[in-house]
Amino acid sequence: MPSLIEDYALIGDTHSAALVSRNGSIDWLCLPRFDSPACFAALLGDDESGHWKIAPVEPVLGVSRRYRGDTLVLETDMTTASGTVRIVDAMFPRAGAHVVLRLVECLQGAVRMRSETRFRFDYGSIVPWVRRLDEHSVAAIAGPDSVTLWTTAPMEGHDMATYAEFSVSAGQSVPFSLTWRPSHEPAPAPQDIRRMISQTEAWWSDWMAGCTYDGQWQPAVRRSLITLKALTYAPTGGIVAAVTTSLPEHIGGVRNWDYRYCWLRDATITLLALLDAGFTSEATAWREWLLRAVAGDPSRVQIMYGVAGERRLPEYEVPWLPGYENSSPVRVGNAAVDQFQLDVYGEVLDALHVARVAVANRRNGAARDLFHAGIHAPEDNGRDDSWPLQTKLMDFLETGWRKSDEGIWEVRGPRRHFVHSKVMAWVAADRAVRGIVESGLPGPVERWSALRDEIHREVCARGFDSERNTFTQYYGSKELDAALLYMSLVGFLPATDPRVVGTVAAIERELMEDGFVLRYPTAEDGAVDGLPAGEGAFLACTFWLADNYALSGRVHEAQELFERLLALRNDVGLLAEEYDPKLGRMTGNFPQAFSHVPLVNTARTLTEALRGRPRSRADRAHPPGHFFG
Ligand SMILES: OC[C@H]1O[C@H](O[C@H]2O[C@H](CO)[C@@H](O)[C@H](O)[C@H]2O)[C@H](O)[C@@H](O)[C@@H]1O
Repeated sequence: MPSLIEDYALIGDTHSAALVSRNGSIDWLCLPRFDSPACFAALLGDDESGHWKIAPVEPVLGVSRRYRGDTLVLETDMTTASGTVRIVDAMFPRAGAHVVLRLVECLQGAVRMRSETRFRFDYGSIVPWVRRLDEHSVAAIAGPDSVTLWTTAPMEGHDMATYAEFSVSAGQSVPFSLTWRPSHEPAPAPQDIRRMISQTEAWWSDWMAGCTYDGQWQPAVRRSLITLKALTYAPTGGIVAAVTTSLPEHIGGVRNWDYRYCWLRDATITLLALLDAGFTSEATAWREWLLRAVAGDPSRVQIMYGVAGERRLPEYEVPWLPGYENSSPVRVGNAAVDQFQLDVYGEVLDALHVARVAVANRRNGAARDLFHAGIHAPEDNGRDDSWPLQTKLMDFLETGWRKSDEGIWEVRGPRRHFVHSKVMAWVAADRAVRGIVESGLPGPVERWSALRDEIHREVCARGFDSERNTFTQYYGSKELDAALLYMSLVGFLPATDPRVVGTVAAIERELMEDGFVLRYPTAEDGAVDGLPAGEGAFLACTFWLADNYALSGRVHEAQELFERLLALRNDVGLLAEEYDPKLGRMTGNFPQAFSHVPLVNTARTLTEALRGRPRSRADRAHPPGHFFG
């Protein structure tokens, strides 16, 4: 049985990641990339689907765990009647390494330990051939994959698993490593695990030293930033939405999707959060990734790509895995890749606008204080290489904005004229106009200004229900959608505008469950999203509600809601996509960028609100002189 979602911690090497349970079991690991087939998939099945557990042989009386400082090096302390052991878990963040590092240290007394490894390649479907290489290592091989398990403890194989039993007394430690390689390459030489763990720790600490965030809630924000960094794919600059597939949005249900890909929407907001906290090289890398990935016909821009920019991500079901707590199907790939989602144009143009403003502000040193202390801009080569792309996207949008789409929630029902999508089309036009007016870039400013105004007028006329005093999910609908909370954050209307205030009130009335926000009402007939009813509260939407409170002067309520959200984080600061208030459990993929980004943003907005100067995401992206204009 897998653990509760919130009982997992993340380790990663910015190529892939693993989930480690509180009981010392790695139940999810894909090598060598985030989206490679899992070699441990117990998360979506049981131990037979592949796992690697290191734990005391005798009953464990207590567990506590933490990351070492600002790193992704995990320490899990387990206490038994005879002593306390610490298991240190990490992945080595060096290109081409693909190594999981585990060190068992005895803190007190003496403890008998067991390591149990069930190698199962291809999402639990292949039991590989396991052979001993020497006294300290075994290799599991099947098809293209091979992993080598190395330890100083004696190993033996039986019942289709590899075991190592050993005792540790206070002061002693036993190292383990698991290294992936293509099966045609020679096995790796043994390495110094303790040194590699120290190097991993130093690598994360060095990275975090670049953080310029100086607001309140430092520990939560810093942990979220580390988590976001862990979701980046170092070789290309791509950013995955989460490290898992098919953790259910509704326990026992079918809302199970593969998130190990790079959504333009999710990646863009992740980039903004990292950039805002001073991490410019990730911003540069993502910008380059974006330019490569979307190169070609702007009307064929996809809403998501593989981490290296792959365009085909065919979705298929994995029938041999029962799914997390029998939530089936388990899916690999994501059919949303073929959807049309208008909002991504707004997200992309906004992100490129923010990056451009950051460059301009860096050039003008005096602007630093106005923008925010300590921001560093992406590489400043004096040009905006991405402007041609932006103008091409605008060329498409001039007519493309009139199309119905699948929207931010990637509905699998019919296309609609979603209000959030149109708002984001407005964002695209607005940022393009500002590129011309504020940054002096070439373009048809009058035409795009007219387009911007036309979209605004249409949304206010066709997307607003004056009887109920609220914007609606799509043109002509009576339904609500929490994505409408985005309007004030991107500058479409101020949070104090009566229509936004009315929308917030309607969402509070109709979309809140036990103090958290649902993204939209789901229905048994799947009229809008094409899926059976029922899912958890959507954490990002709940953060957006807190932002709206902060921006409209309801600072106390904003803080209260934010604290309620922070309390949902697990013991190591991680959030899934959703939370089921009835079950009191996290649901959906984990850990999720789309939850950690809003955490970082709301902390910033709230810090500024408490200092008497709340700013929306749109307010922050003004060049000097335009700040509060
Ligand atoms: O609810 C149906 C859709 O759910 C997934 O999409 C969600 O996750 C994306 C990645 O975080 C996010 O960008 C999107 O806004 C969310 O709705 C799933 O990936 C889709 O295939 C599915 O249709």
